[in-house]
Amino acid sequence: MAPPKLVSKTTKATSLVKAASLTSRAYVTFLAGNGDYVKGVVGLAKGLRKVQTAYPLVVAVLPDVPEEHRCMLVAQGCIVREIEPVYPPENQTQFAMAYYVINYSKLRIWEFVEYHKMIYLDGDIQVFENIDYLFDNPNGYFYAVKDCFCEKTWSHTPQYKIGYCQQCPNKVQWPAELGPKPPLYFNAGMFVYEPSLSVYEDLLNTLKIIPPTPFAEQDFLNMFFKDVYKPIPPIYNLVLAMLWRHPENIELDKVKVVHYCAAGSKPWRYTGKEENMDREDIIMLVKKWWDIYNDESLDYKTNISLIEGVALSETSVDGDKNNKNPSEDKSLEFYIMDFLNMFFKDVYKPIPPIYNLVLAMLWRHPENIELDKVKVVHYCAAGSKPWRYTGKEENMDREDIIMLVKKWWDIYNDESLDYKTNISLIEGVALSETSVGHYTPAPSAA
Ligand SMILES: O=c1ccn([C@@H]2O[C@H](COP(=O)(O)OP(=O)(O)O)[C@@H](O)[C@H]2O)c(=O)[nH]1
Ligand SMILES: OC[C@H]1O[C@H](O[C@@H]2[C@@H](O)[C@H](O)[C@@H](O)[C@H](O)[C@@H]2O)[C@H](O)[C@@H](O)[C@H]1O
Repeated sequence: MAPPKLVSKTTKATSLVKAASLTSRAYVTFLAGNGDYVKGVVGLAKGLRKVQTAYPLVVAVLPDVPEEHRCMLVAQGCIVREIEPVYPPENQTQFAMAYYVINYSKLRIWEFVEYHKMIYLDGDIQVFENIDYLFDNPNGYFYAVKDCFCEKTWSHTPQYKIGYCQQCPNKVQWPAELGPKPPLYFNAGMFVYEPSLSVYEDLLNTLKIIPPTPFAEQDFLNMFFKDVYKPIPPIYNLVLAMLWRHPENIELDKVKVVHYCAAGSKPWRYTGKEENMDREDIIMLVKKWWDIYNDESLDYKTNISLIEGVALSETSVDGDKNNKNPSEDKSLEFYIMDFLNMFFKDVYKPIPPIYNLVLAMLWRHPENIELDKVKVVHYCAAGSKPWRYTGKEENMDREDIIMLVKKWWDIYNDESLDYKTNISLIEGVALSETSVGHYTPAPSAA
């Protein structure tokens, strides 16, 4: 998983970032409150590391998530992004099950437009096999697993009352007198989606005109994306109730993603006392979760020190026989570069120096450089950092160096390139694009 970073509070992204990252991908989860769900997210981060995902885990945290929990997540290699809560229309929240109202805040993840594609996973989900290939699903659709209507949590719905479930649509036929059969309905604990500012504005504008319903944002997302929803197999989000409600639909040894959403199944709170929690398969799945959570070799810092360790051992083997401490000889940066070169040596593909002009090339190998064709300049030569430039160090008085430093300052001082200038530009465009009228309410499952 990618290294951690604490992103500033702003959740808006600039068009430059979006344009620059059209292929960037990440997993994302949602964390609210100062309770024990943070354990779920730590477990998820370690599970994704265990399956060697190529992508980072972004955690969208509400303001009430304490600093201590945020630090735990950064220490596990997560990218922590603070979001503002999303509430449905004033004094209408009583229509949603109170416990779920906070989940409307999940809608903020459509604003993460620095990523082109994301896979959302609830904090009570664990990934036991790599599912990175789901990012390659064709764009323009909303991929998620069908939910089940058979648990008591659905007792308010006509489906539950007549015993109808989309998991076994032929068992109880949908009666004509209830109108059209409800459209396929997904569980919102896992989905593959594409962040978009215009969809984000549409979601929030539509939420203002739609009264909340029992399953809160899950119902809302089902209504909003009903025309582009593409069901994917339950191996990607095993809603645990499927094990006793529709065992014929599940081959447990093929399941890649488990969703601990059944009452009493949260591993970090598990007692085994609730209904169905004494089942052998549940006991096994809870143990599988704990095996990952307790595996210190999956901790992020362990992985980093492994990298440092390998870099160090490579260096001492390569010639520094007296094993000097790296801080005495070279910065950690060089050791990590050495490590990366060692790690990727069989798959390294050189690209031309126009994509990373190491400044020393200008005086060491001028025959290899056509400066007017260079696209990317790396100010790594001693004394060349533009924001510290004095021109006194060796080679720093060269005409080409003076020109490149000036080019850097021209961009840095150009206020038209400032973020706030860009975002007001985007908001102007996004709001003009937003068409609130396209939403048509569908018969909700709930
Ligand atoms: O107090 C809470 C409740 C929910 N969540 C987040 O919201 C998701 C959905 O809530 P929950 O898991 O309770 O719904 P379920 O999947 O169990 O129906 C959780 O997985 C967490 O990611 C949270 O962080 N804190
Ligand atoms: O806010 C509504 C929630 O609706 C869903 O949870 C439900 C659903 O799974 C039902 O099928 C179960 O019966 C129920 O226990 C469970 O809570 C999502 O998993 C969760 O992320 C969130 O969207």
